[in-house]
Amino acid sequence: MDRAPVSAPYDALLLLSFGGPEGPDDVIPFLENVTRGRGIPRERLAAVGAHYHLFGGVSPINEQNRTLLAAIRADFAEYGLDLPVYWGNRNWAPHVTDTFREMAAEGRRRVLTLATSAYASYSGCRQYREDLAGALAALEDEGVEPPRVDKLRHYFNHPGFLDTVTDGVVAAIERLPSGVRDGAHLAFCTHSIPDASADTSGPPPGHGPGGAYVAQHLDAARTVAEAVDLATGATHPWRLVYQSRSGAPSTPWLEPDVNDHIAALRESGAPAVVMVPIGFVSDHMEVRYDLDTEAMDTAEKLGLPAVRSATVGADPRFVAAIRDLVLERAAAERGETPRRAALGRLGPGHDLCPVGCCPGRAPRPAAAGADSPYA
Ligand SMILES: CC1=C(CCC(=O)O)c2cc3nc(cc4[nH]c(cc5[nH]c(cc1n2)c(C)c5CCC(=O)O)c(CCC(=O)O)c4C)C(CCC(=O)O)=C3C
Ligand SMILES: [Fe+2]
Repeated sequence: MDRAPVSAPYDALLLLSFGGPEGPDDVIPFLENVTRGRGIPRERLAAVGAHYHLFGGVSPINEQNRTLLAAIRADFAEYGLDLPVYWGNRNWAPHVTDTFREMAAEGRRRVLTLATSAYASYSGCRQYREDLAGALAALEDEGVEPPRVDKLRHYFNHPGFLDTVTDGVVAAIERLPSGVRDGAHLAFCTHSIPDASADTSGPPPGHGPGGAYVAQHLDAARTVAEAVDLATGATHPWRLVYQSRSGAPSTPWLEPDVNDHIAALRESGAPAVVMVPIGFVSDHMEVRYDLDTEAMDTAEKLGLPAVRSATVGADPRFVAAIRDLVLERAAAERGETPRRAALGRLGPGHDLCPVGCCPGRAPRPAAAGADSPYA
């Protein structure tokens, strides 16, 4: 019999996510948590609140994370991986600090973190590391010895992520009317962020226009587009586009916006568009509203046939990728030299964010990186 896989030195996996409201009364307090001290205009908050109310005040993200948790636990059990899996959020219950209290009470000393963002950026990487530091500080204040915490490398280029996205795109193309499939454009969609955050995303040597955030998305998009062309035997032009911009209009954010891109495609005579939410791991609000509702409406009004491809969600290949990443990191921490799976041109990313990785506007303590004040 095969030996059981080893997750030592880790004794817990933490799924760390954004959080979302679970009912109408949660919407405003949730938005206040998200935007505390970030200068988001009130009109934008009211508009985003209305998106949640269209869905009964419930974000789909928590249910999706519960589904992912169940799938990870089932996968670990099937493969004999004895590693408990916890869940904590930045902006809504279960709050990550409460989860750390629970982990400490249950004797967990070495925690590995899986954040529900696959890419480098302040919002998707360092801010999660700041959330971890906040939880560790809270435990220390309470006289509880905090566990040691690490974070998995960015997984945007793991084959279990990209192959799953590719299959979703091929399936989406097949949902288009047969006459417009071959020349259908692929619009790879991700969250817009301020130009200034993009330029400083990732480790300092790569800082410059777009930074690691744009470079990683372009690498992922190119890899998927090439695989889709191979699978369909057709050539699908593609472009990386952005959505869900907030902030003041005077601050530059990454462009083009997906709606403007759809209009430009219609103008240029493109036969159809497939929106590929490559920047997101599940069908949360930014996908269900900003793409499925708003961008779909734009395409319909302009008469451009459009479909949206699936996010990885709890697809078994994505869950297997998570197991692979956990075992890879555990082996690396034990001093071994694991195989590090990666597609595309950039190769596997760093295990430990270096000093100056994805800086925020104001320096705050961040755990699980070279500049962590914690062990
Ligand atoms: C890069 C990135 C990701 C992907 C990485 C990751 O997954 O972390 C992401 C995910 C998400 N963003 C989400 C929701 C929101 N994001 C906001 C605001 C912002 N996001 C930003 C960036 C990102 N956001 C930024 C630069 C802002 C401006 C304010 C700030 O600097 O923080 C606001 C405030 C209102 C508004 O301005 O839109 C809301 C409500 C949800 C939950 C959806 C649900 O409920 O299902 C998820 C998964
Ligand atoms: Fe980072």
